[in-house]
Amino acid sequence: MTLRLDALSVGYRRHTVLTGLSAVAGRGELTILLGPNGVGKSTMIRALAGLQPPLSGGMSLDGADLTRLSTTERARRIAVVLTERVSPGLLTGRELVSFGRHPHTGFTGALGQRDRDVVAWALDVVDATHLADRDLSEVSDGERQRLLTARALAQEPDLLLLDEPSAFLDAPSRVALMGLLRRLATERDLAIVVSTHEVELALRLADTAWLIDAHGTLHTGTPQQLVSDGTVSAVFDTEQLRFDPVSGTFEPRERLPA
Ligand SMILES: Nc1ncnc2c1ncn2[C@@H]1O[C@H](COP(=O)(O)OP(=O)(O)OP(=O)(O)O)[C@@H](O)[C@H]1O
Repeated sequence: MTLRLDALSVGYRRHTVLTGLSAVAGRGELTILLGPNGVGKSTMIRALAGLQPPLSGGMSLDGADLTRLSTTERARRIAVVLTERVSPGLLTGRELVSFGRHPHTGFTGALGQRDRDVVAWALDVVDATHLADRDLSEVSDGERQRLLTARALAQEPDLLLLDEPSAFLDAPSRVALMGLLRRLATERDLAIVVSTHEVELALRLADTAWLIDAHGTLHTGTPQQLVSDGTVSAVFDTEQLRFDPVSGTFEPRERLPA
């Protein structure tokens, strides 16, 4: 039960961003997508979510070709959280999260008791119950990010994609969110792919890492494999900072033994 990429190319009409992407993200696993700025992480997440067509190659979920899923089927199976600001309109937090149930509700769109229970669960699990009755126009960036994550969880997808979900969160909330994603992957048997710049934290918690280097090559493996074979250092080390495989943190070069 997996998301599978086969020689996938993603990009834009006049700009191929990444080619030859082959990788697997398993259900029940947290997969992190890492790489320097501008390398193509968001483009890849958007293509996987069906928000832009792939340029070539294949991608499948549990064997089903993702490009051939109907809109409804895609909405039932795949949820995505992007960093883009949403226009809040006149919605409350609960109403926004309730939108996540729409792929599952019938023709009328009316929520049943189970839908309401799932919405309450999603709000609770991202620690946003106190935002349920707040107007979206009045919540902070970090609070809105929690609600968008809750909306995606309310969808009860098989595959959850998140693009830099911690961009607006404070340090404790970033740790909490990544821990929550780790836990949900196992508990809900979800495939979760999350792009992040929180390299140290993500490497500590992930089951699988997809690491794109500056040349656009995708390296995959367990975090431990990519740390010990030097890939993490090759991608992220700078003149000032070096990844220390023992502590799993970036350290100023002068503090480390040569
Ligand atoms: N709509 C677009 N049309 C054409 N090129 C685009 C478009 N959006 C992004 N790009 C380009 O695609 C490349 C990859 O951008 P993308 O946002 O996917 O990178 P990223 O790895 O998510 O970066 P960051 O870590 O800075 O968020 C960049 O060169 C960017 O300029």
